Amino acid sequence: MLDIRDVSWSVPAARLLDGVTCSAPRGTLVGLLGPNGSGKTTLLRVVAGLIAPGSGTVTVAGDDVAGLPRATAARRIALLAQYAETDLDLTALDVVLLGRTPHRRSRWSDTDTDRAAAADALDRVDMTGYAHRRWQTLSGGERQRVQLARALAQEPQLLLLDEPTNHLDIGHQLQLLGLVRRSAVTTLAALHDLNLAAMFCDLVVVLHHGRVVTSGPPADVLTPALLADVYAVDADVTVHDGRPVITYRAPAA
Ligand SMILES: Nc1ncnc2c1ncn2[C@@H]1O[C@H](COP(=O)(O)OP(=O)(O)OP(=O)(O)O)[C@@H](O)[C@H]1O
Repeated sequence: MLDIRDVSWSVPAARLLDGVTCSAPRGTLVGLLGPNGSGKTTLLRVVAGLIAPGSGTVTVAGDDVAGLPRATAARRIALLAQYAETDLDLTALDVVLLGRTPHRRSRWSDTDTDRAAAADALDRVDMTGYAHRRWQTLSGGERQRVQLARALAQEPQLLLLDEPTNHLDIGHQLQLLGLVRRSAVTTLAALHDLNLAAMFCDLVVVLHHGRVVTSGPPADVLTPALLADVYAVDADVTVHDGRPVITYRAPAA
């Protein structure tokens, strides 16, 4: 469904993505892993069509993202950015309704379908009671859930999430990733918490210095050797319900 083929992207001083190839079959949740600065956000921005790859291709449902009209790309792909903010005086419901913009014929009026999709999305992230709260009064975790509702209300074919569990307590982290996994939407999610990735992802892709080091099912990828090589951490990995569970060891003083 999502196919990333040999994608590179550079700034004058550095190559930030270097021959990245990976894919997300329809309906899967794929975790994009890697240390700080490894290129996760840059890759999500390329896949979203916000920056054009220097070389290589990204296709979604067979169409090259770089060639899609902006309006079509906006309907098909939703990006939940790492720091999704707004200075506008909006309610939570207004923010979620922004997700409906690519579907609207008229720019100014919401249809019953738009309002139903927004209400459903708020319900799915457990934020129905906050619909009329001003954005600026929401906590970090509440904003994160409203932004996910905006992305869900967009009803995209492809959902891109940049560290979606940032700011969330453990209950809402589990709820959010469970919700994403149960949804039929193909999802590529940059994640730092490797145990959450192991629990919820169908596949993981590990980036390091802009390159794919390895990819596959979490149990195949998240080995002590990989954690030592890529994250420079010492860890034990056991298996619970067929999923790896990582226990980190404190670095020697
Ligand atoms: N426009 C740019 N010009 C120069 N360097 C950039 C630019 N954009 C990103 N970088 C650098 O590219 C590298 C990859 O950045 P990116 O944000 O993609 O990493 P990341 O894996 O998402 O990191 P994190 O886990 O810290 O969010 C970083 O070292 C970053 O400083």
